Amino acid sequence: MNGGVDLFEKIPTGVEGLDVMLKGGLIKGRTYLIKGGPGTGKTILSMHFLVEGAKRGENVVYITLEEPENEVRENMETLGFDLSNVTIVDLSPTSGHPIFSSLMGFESGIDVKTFENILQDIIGDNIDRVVIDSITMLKVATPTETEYRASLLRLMRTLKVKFNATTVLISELGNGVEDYLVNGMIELRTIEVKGRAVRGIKIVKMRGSDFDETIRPYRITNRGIEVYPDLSVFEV
Ligand SMILES: Nc1ncnc2c1ncn2[C@@H]1O[C@H](COP(=O)(O)OP(=O)(O)OP(=O)(O)O)[C@@H](O)[C@H]1O
Repeated sequence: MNGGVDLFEKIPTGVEGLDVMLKGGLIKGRTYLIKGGPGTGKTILSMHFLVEGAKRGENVVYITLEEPENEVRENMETLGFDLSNVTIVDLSPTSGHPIFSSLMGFESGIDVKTFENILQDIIGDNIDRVVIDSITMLKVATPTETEYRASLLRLMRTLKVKFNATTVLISELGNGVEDYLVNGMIELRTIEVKGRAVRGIKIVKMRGSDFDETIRPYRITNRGIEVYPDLSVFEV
């Protein structure tokens, strides 16, 4: 198409090759989904996004609903991530936080009010980047899909309107209503190419922006995720 212009401010993800695929990064203030199988690097990718923000002096928050904070820190620090300016909010089952029992009581689905209060208490009004790892935890605790959809929309709205945050939600593979609600979606997969397992990253959708639609190979090294935007999965 001719004459297309980028109308929105984009922010880098912290993974250079992915930013090439995204034609500059993610649109600021929107909500994105990172989806993938076990061990595909969802947490690592989201941590690149936060550490990049922290380097730029932004307020960044990682909310864990599954792994306890100390494990997240240990795993990420072995990859050389500096988490000193990343706020980690531990809402994992072992944290003893009341939101967890409410969720597991199948009472309220995503408790947006509690989320808001937690974020407000810790950071104030100014949050630039947020990761919620993972929404699968919230989804299974919500009794109906209608409630889940409404709660997720409320949560996204709060994060956007109240905090003007760029949000990354993490989820397991599989289709879900969140696919349709988010502004963009990135999938991490292990694919078989000529009998070999190759890691592939795919941008499934990205509202308001052009993007590379090809599945590109990526690696997880001891420095985190590296995406190869000029290669195809057949070339690695
Ligand atoms: N130093 C390293 N070198 C190479 N690969 C590594 C290294 N550290 C971690 N990994 C890879 O990263 C994976 C874990 O990444 P991460 O925790 O981000 O995955 P995830 O998709 O969030 O997983 P889960 O679904 O289990 O939460 C490991 O399974 C391993 O394959």
